[in-house]
Amino acid sequence: MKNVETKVWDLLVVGGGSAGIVAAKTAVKLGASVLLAEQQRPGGDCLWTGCVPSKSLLAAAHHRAGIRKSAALGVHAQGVTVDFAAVRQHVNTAIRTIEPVDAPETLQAGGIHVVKGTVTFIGDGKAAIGGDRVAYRQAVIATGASPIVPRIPGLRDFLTSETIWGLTELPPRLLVLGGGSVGCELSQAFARLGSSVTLVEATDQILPAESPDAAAIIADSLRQDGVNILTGRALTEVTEHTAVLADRTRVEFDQLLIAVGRRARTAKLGLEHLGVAADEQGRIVVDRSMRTSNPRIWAAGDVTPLPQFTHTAGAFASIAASNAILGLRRKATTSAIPRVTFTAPEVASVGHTRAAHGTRQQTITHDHLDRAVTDDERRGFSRLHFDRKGRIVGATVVSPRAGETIGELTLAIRLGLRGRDLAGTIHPYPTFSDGAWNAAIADTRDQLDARSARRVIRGLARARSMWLRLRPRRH
Ligand SMILES: Cc1cc2nc3c(=O)[nH]c(=O)nc-3n(C[C@H](O)[C@H](O)[C@H](O)COP(=O)(O)OP(=O)(O)OC[C@H]3O[C@@H](n4cnc5c(N)ncnc54)[C@H](O)[C@@H]3O)c2cc1C
Ligand SMILES: NC(=O)c1ccc[n+]([C@@H]2O[C@H](COP(=O)([O-])OP(=O)(O)OC[C@H]3O[C@@H](n4cnc5c(N)ncnc54)[C@H](O)[C@@H]3O)[C@@H](O)[C@H]2O)c1
Repeated sequence: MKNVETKVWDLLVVGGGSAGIVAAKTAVKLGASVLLAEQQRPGGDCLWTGCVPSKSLLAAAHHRAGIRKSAALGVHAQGVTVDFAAVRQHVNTAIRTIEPVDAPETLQAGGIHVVKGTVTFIGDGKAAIGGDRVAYRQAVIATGASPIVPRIPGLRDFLTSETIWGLTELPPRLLVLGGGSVGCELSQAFARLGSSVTLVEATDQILPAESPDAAAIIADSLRQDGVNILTGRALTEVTEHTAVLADRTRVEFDQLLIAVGRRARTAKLGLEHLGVAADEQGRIVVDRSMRTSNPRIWAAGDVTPLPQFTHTAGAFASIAASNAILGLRRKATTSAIPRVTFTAPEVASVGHTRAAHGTRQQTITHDHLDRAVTDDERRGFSRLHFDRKGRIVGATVVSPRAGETIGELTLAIRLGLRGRDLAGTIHPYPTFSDGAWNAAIADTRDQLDARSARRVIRGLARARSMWLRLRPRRH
């Protein structure tokens, strides 16, 4: 650690997850000396316990469900079994395949100085990493977030998204608390692999951030997989293998997964030595340039109040690092942040997705979308929201691989494209992205119809008034 202690680093990056790695890479490319400190292993939640393992598990689960469903398409498979050890092997292989990109040696080879240790700020420009002291000119805080564990009497043995990957056997009965992205994705994955799953959600719908009709399709799909969904319920007590809900429903389980959101990791960072403000939930407050209340300290990723995704962590970390090193005030765009829940079907949204004054929407249900028909995947829809000027301001797509469609709609929103721009762009046939294209075409036609109707009405009114003026009066 000696060379770490003797120099003043241009940028100290705290945390080696999606945000920290991108911040460090960006700053090094701009010629800065960068020290990246990670307390565990670079890669963060996304690689080790989040996106990569969950999507790998879902891939296995979707294959199993596909085989079950294939009989409806005339393909019969017999003797289908799930080898959970082999499923875990697949999950680990995916992690190990991606891991080298984030490995310390790779980052070091890219010019980033990587150290293992927990950072605590001890003063402005000074931090402790384990027993060592480092000096820095600026810092990016990218320490992420950890699962929230609610206070429930008797709650002792439970899993979170951080520990569930250690399961060596498929739990016969899995109780999942929380129906957000983690709860829905993992409920479906385990149900499809063979667990009997109960999902308890406190609000009246699963995926409360999504529109009710989108959430209802996902709820139906989960139910078809055998998930018992209990909404609007609170968990009041847990005994060894029984959960008691507020309405006295009792749910027996072998494993309990807590998935009720995530809390920023700021508790022992020493923010008080920096004058960095955090909100009431402990998240570091940043302005749109990702600067904290201390002008030499920046933050990005799950530790901030911005949406908790890998793509936002990386994009905003890049803004933080380039602003820090170049003295710029590049601003993050938050109006077009896509999100995808990778259930089957997927639900993908971006921008303003609630009906609002001055906006209109156009929905194409997939029951007659040709690709949905050929694939027998007709439960879904594509919805676009438009502002008064016809610009696309929001979208929701529910379909297989909806996450692939949402990219172009995100671009449309970011560039301020109108429905007619999308309508005039030829899309390949037959695809699920035809749904959004057809929604744009339908809206363009409606607008034309409305405009032609207005023109006809105005013409009729003008003709009538002219006729009245010219016509001799009869007395
Ligand atoms: C089950 C699950 C599935 C998910 N799926 C998706 C998905 O499909 N798509 C998507 O976009 N997002 C997904 N997410 C969210 C995504 O994983 C996070 O938004 C993303 O990892 C946040 O990156 P980050 O760099 O902010 O934080 P992290 O990845 O949490 O990285 C923070 C790092 O900082 C380190 N650290 C913390 N404190 C200190 C300290 N004091 N000193 C040194 N190091 C420290 C931690 O060890 C950690 O490695 C998922 C999350 C979960 C839980
Ligand atoms: N596909 C993805 O991009 C993906 C997947 C997983 C996670 N993530 C990210 O990780 C973050 C955390 O995910 P999450 O699902 O843990 O959180 P979340 O905030 O998305 O959902 C938590 C859910 O738990 C419910 N809840 C809260 N307290 C409860 C209680 N006591 N009992 C029952 N239900 C309760 C909430 O109403 C909510 O529906 C998300 O914000 C998301 O950004 C993203």
